[in-house]
Amino acid sequence: MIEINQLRKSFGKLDVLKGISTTFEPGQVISILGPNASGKTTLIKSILGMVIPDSGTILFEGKDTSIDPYYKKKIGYMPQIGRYPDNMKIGQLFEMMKDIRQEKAHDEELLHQFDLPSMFNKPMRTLSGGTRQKVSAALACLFNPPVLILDEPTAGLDPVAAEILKAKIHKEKEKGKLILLTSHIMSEVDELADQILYMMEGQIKFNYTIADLKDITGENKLGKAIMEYLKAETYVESN
Ligand SMILES: Nc1ncnc2c1ncn2[C@@H]1O[C@H](COP(=O)(O)OP(=O)(O)OP(=O)(O)O)[C@@H](O)[C@H]1O
Repeated sequence: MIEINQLRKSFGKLDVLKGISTTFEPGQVISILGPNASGKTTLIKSILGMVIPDSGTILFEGKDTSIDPYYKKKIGYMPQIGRYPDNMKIGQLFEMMKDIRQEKAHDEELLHQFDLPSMFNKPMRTLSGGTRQKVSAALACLFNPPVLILDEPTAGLDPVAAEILKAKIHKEKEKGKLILLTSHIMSEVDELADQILYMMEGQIKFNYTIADLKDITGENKLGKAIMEYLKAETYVESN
């Protein structure tokens, strides 16, 4: 569904993506993990067309994304921190999105589960961080896109809202959507994802299913399994 070939990106002298190649298929939930500054957001933003790579290609359903930008309609993106016009009310924001897309909303489930219509008159600048996250999540799902990209989706959400969003992610996966997510909460990754793409210094360090990773390392906890795998790799590299 998404095919990335030899993607490279530098900011000045800093090589942030050093030749990333991978594919993502429908029905997969892939968690992009790695240390701070390893290039995760730059990879996600490249897929979204928000960062222009120096070289390499990204194909969406076989088409080069640099030539055909319409693929963006098929991706719902929930950023880590949603930035919206300060004085716009929640209701106006949803209306604006429908106007821009010239489309009706196809999926208002989260909108209602998060009780957002009761807050439609609130300006964005007055919202708490968690409510902003709820707006971002509801917007990402609004047009029922086949791909969801979720950057730290539950960060800042209260426990009930976090469970609602996790249930939604499960449901969308079952429908056959491709879901890419980042999270620093390993239990959450374990619960939601079936595959880990682990980045380090702009390269893919490993790309395994969680089941395989646990199998290889003999560790049942995902955080420990990742640590054990990286330790073993370092040992092999230094010997
Ligand atoms: N627009 C930019 N201009 C200059 N440098 C940038 C830009 N965007 C990212 N970088 C640098 O690229 C490197 C990778 O950043 P990126 O945000 O992709 O990392 P990340 O893996 O998402 O990190 P984190 O886990 O901290 O969110 C960092 O050193 C960052 O400072």
